[in-house]
Amino acid sequence: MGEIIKVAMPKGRIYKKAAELFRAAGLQIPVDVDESRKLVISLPEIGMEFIMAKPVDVPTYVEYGVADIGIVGKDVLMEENRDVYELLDLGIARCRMSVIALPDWEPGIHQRVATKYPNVASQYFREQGQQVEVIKLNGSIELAPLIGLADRIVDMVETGQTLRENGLVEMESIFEITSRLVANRVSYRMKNAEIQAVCDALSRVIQGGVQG
Ligand SMILES: Nc1ncnc2c1ncn2[C@@H]1O[C@H](COP(=O)(O)OP(=O)(O)OP(=O)(O)O)[C@@H](O)[C@H]1O
Ligand SMILES: O=P(O)(O)OC[C@H]1O[C@H](OP(=O)(O)OP(=O)(O)O)[C@H](O)[C@@H]1O
Repeated sequence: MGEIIKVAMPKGRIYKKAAELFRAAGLQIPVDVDESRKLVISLPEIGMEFIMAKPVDVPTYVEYGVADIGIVGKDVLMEENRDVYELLDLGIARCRMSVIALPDWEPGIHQRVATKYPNVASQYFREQGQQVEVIKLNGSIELAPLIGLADRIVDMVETGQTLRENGLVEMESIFEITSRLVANRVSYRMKNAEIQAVCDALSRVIQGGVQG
């Protein structure tokens, strides 16, 4: 048996889809892991240890090497800008990063944009040559234009339901988001056979079309 791989697994909406993908790839995660509140889960039967992380922290654990690999949304990778190796597009948790506003939005003199992704938003508006004040929020971003905190927001859109129910419109899409498999650069060399085996197994499932 090879070395144990430490995996930073995002809690929340990505976990279920990632676990489904792992199982389809023959990595049998026991079902009780899905409901567990345990944060470090040893899975010797598949040669792994899961570190149950807040999604935004996954690239940090992987960059510092306390996790060898991790699963994380492209949105978080773009925002956090950590030094990790992006190995595979898993095709799960698909959505897009967009600029959103009220339907009657018009560019004003002092424009404010609320978002959970201040780096992504700042870079986008800089590239567009638009001067805006970016305000960081941590959730329920759609509230900002409704209650007058900001003119526009930068946030994720999946089905569009949140926008519809709040009378907002998507003005432009900035980039597509899916979850990615990432690796620590040193781990990728030191545990190459083990990491590559996981990557290949997941890759075969993805090519076979088991996505969500
Ligand atoms: N509506 C959505 N549809 C599809 N994928 C999404 C959607 N919202 C978020 N995601 C993806 O799932 C990832 C994690 O989102 P999730 O809502 O589970 O975490 P979070 O809001 O960052 O964490 P927490 O709820 O712990 O604060 C995001 O980084 C993104 O890649
Ligand atoms: O297009 P939809 O299918 O409606 O999905 C988009 C919504 O999903 C995410 O929010 P999340 O559920 O993570 O809640 P949050 O407000 O706490 O970020 C995102 O921030 C949008 O609000």
